[in-house]
Amino acid sequence: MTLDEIRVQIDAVDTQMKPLFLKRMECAGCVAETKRETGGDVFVLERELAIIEKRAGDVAPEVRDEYVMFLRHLMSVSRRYQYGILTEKQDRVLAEALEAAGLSAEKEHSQIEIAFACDAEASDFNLFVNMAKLNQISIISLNLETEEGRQKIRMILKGNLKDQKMRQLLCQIGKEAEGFQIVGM
Ligand SMILES: C=C(O[C@@H]1C=C(C(=O)O)C=C[C@H]1O)C(=O)O
Repeated sequence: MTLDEIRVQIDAVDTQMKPLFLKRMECAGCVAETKRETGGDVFVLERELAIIEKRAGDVAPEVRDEYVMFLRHLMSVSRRYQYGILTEKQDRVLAEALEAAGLSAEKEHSQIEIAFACDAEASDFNLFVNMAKLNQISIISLNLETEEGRQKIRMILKGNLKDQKMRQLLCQIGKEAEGFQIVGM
């Protein structure tokens, strides 16, 4: 097969996947509305691990890692979408972090310094870096120290707390990492 012919196949696959992806996001939106009613967490690790185990088990070893990564990213994007819908969760996470830091969202700022911790083995830190990129937020500086199996991270992000993408990113980190703090602005 020529490169062009293979690309025709890839285009056909993308055409088939698009409505399925949109349907999955629509379902995630319904899940978010249900969680709004019940107050449930957006991130349900056991459910995600069960999905990965169920789906990836029979995938050929040559592409299994790629498929697991695909699922993990798909689910983190689905969570991001849910945080975007649940604006009251964003407000709560950010208001609490600002209050703990003695800061006000009204303060003039163009960057935000945050701190949080992740389990080193699960390395969810990688997902947050990826999420910053997907939210079009630049990481200006980054410090990571690993101590007793935990990654302690400090980073300065370019942007403003009133920006929707920044709020979604910080809400996701705030809800999914440990000890999220806004250190300064
Ligand atoms: C969709 C849900 O929310 C999150 C996203 C998931 C997904 O995209 O499959 C699975 C579990 C949750 O972490 C859910 O709780 O079912």
